[in-house]
Amino acid sequence: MNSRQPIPVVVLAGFLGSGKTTVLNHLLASRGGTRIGVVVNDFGSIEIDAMSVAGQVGDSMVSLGGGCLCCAVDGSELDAYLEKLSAPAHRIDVIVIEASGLAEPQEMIRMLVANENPAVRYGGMVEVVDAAEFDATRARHPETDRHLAVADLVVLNKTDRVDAGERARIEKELAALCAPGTPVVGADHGRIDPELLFDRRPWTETRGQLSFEDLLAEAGGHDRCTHAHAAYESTEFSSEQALSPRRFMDFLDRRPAGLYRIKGFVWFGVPGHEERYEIQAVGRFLRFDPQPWRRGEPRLTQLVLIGSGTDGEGLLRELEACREEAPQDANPESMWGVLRYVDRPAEDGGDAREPDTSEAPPTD
Ligand SMILES: Nc1nc2c(ncn2[C@@H]2O[C@H](COP(=O)(O)OP(=O)(O)OP(=O)(O)O)[C@@H](O)[C@H]2O)c(=O)[nH]1
Repeated sequence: MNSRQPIPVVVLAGFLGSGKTTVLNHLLASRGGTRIGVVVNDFGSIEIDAMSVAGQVGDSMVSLGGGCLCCAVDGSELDAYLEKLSAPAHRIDVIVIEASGLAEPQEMIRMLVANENPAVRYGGMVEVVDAAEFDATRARHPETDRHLAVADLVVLNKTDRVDAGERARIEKELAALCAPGTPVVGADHGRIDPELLFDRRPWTETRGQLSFEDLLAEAGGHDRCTHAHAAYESTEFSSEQALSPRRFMDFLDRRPAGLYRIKGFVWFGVPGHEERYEIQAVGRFLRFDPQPWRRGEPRLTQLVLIGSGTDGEGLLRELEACREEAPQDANPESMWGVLRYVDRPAEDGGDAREPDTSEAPPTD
């Protein structure tokens, strides 16, 4: 018989680009001796989030690529993954499910509460909130308020992007939207105290408002695929050919307002800039992060673009037009437009600042 305590399963939720993967990576980096099992629920079939979660290899991570977990017909796929992760041989202490940015966390919580596997138990829901996009997210996605109401802990992320007054205003609004007593922790780049998740402090125990009955009642009438992500389209682009940095920056400069989220990796192949450029766009925010390719990794561009009212085929045509046949002949200066959105190393060893976008981009 397994004498181990059931492993808590924590749901990490939050709107597109709020910082869930960043929080998860921070937890993995500062987990000490704790063993974390990870379930990543990518929205697109290109598993960008799975690729972005650092240091997880082998059996401690599974990815539910290509779909929204809350739309699974039943929880059997999730149950199978939880069973795999909770196998005693993995000695996992806590499982974190990173919900896709468009998932309905209530449905996931319902599946976890209903899970009959004695090796796991529901361990609470953490809602990550983007401080800089707080009003825009609530306006676009009114469900956010409902998610906040069932959160056990709120991470107010990207506090570096708002001033003290704005932060205080958001905290006041959060206090009104969340259940009384819900802790709201501010974070810069997802740096929360892992103790909030890893020990078995009372907040991880399901509070009264999260009884199974409540959740069932709430899920009743949940019409699959009519919730948030049905109103959004996800477009995927993949290219073995390099992209011209100038044409790609031009594409980004002109991106429509409804194209809310872009993530993935870009291969420019320009001399001196042969790295893999991770791209992150959230609203008008844009960032590139050059990283070495992994050993044997094919040089590819892989992008997931999520928006509402966007013309997927038109976006694909525009991206195809960014392809570059001879990147090795390109002038390294053509990368300047991209490099303006790369973080500079911080002087004090802390975080880099926002890219300086005040100067005009170099022209062709
Ligand atoms: N300035 C700033 N940027 C942040 C912070 N946290 C995350 N980011 C950036 O925000 C972007 C999105 O972060 P992710 O962690 O990928 O967000 P996510 O919620 O996992 O995104 P989806 O999976 O698309 O829903 C990335 O460029 C991060 O580097 C923060 O505290 N401050």
